[in-house]
Amino acid sequence: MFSRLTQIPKGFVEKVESEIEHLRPAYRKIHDEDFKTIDPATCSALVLPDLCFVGDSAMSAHPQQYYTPTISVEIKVTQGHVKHTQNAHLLNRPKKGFMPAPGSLFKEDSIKGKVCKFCMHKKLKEKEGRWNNSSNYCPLDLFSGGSVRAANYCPLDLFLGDRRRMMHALLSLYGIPQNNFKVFQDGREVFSDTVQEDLTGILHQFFGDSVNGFTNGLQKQHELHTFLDLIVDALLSTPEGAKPSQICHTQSNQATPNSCAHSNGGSEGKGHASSEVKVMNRTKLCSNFCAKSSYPNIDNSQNDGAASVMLSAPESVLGRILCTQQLDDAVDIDGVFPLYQRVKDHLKAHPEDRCKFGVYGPFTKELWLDPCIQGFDTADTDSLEYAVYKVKRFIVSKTMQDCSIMVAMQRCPSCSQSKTADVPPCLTDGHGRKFHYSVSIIDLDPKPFDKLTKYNQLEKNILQAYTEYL
Ligand SMILES: O=P(O)(O)O[C@@H]1[C@@H](OP(=O)(O)O)[C@H](OP(=O)(O)O)[C@H](O)[C@H](OP(=O)(O)O)[C@H]1OP(=O)(O)O
Ligand SMILES: Nc1ncnc2c1ncn2[C@@H]1O[C@H](COP(=O)(O)OP(=O)(O)OP(=O)(O)O)[C@@H](O)[C@H]1O
Repeated sequence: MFSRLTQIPKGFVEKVESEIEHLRPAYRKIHDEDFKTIDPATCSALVLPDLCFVGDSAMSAHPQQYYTPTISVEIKVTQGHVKHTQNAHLLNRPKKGFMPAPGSLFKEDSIKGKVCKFCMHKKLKEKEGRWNNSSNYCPLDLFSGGSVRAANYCPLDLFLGDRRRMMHALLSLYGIPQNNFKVFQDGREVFSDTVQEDLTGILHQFFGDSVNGFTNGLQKQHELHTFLDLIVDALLSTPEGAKPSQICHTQSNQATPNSCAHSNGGSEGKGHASSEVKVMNRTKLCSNFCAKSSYPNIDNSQNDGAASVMLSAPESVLGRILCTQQLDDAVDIDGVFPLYQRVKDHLKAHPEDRCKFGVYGPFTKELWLDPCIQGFDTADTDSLEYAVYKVKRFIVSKTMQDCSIMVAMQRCPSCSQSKTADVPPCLTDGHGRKFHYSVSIIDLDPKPFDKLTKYNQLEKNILQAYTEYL
């Protein structure tokens, strides 16, 4: 799918702003500060494919395919891991530059090592009255992976195997979608926090036929589970021809072999003197256990992240998102914030270095992608370059913690079995029915460099709200 840059006429931005005014959520209108409005001086825009559909009608050789009934789902997955407590000790403490009040860091570390950011943040949002109902969703359930599916779907054995936890996450989102879950029918929003049409009825229409003799309520429940099961498949699928992830995770001051879990095009193993070493097993940086997950019977005895998508489907869209989220190298905002302040102070004194470091953009391969792929090849972790490197990786990680996944699917016409270049791939449900599908990641805009100040304050507020709740 392609996007293209186009010029926009004068007055276009104002027209768009007024036309979408009534669609904007109320809370956005209150907190519309900082980076939210479109600059009226904007003179160009990106034309994107509508990802609520499978394929791009403008580019497709089979445009009729674009118009067959399509259901799409948007999931804002958020942060899919918990940092291991021992990493927090190793990485955060030496960089803080001060000793915390006795006992307090231990408490913070211990909370952060057990409860995921999303579940902690819930408490702050409850305190601030952002949502009426508290969500049961825990992103770690969704990122828990698992690739075994039942050959013949049955509601009774639906919850067999590793996929159960992912299904639990999706069912939780269906129960209380908040801003994490939206469903579209032919591009129209039909189910979300604010729009609550009868999703099971819509799915019934979408599936069209009864394949199991169920009727009424049971049939609808069955279709909902079939649908969510297909979403799990899509999230765990690996894009055809996908190259292995090139991201390299690093960790400070640990005697780990200087090699990368994934090939990164030959840069590994150069043997540079470095206290920043690439991590052999990237899953060790984090855990996929959250003490606040509502999923029953999570086995914490094997708490090493081994059940996560990183192992079961590392090249899937979910695996790649998790991998990119871990670019923060297990350093939380409290580890990165002093580095940000150093860079900020330096740029204040030397504004001429803004271009060189590129923390405010441009978002070029050299300035942004390369630092994510490469390790830091110097022993000097006190250097400004190291601080810039760490801050950039953290910022990219934050973008991936806020992105959404769009999954679109439509029934394959029985004739379309051919595998040609512009025919989208297929998923097969437990009854052998085939569905064309696409999986895309949206909302990947870079987080502003100065947003680290907000992250630092937010982290404190989250911890305070969570500690008050305990
Ligand atoms: O700060 P958070 O964790 O509340 O995340 C913000 C999101 O809030 P959420 O927690 O999903 O309700 C927030 O989502 P909403 O506006 O609340 O729907 C935005 O996505 C925000 O990113 P940006 O400022 O638009 O680039 C998000 O900001 P980032 O933290 O991702 O920069
Ligand atoms: N290519 C696309 N196709 C279909 N829908 C899209 C596409 N891009 C964005 N959307 C829809 O528009 C919404 C807003 O887009 P996006 O998240 O990129 O904007 P944003 O201003 O960064 O919003 P937020 O602050 O929620 O992150 C998305 O949540 C999604 O529903």
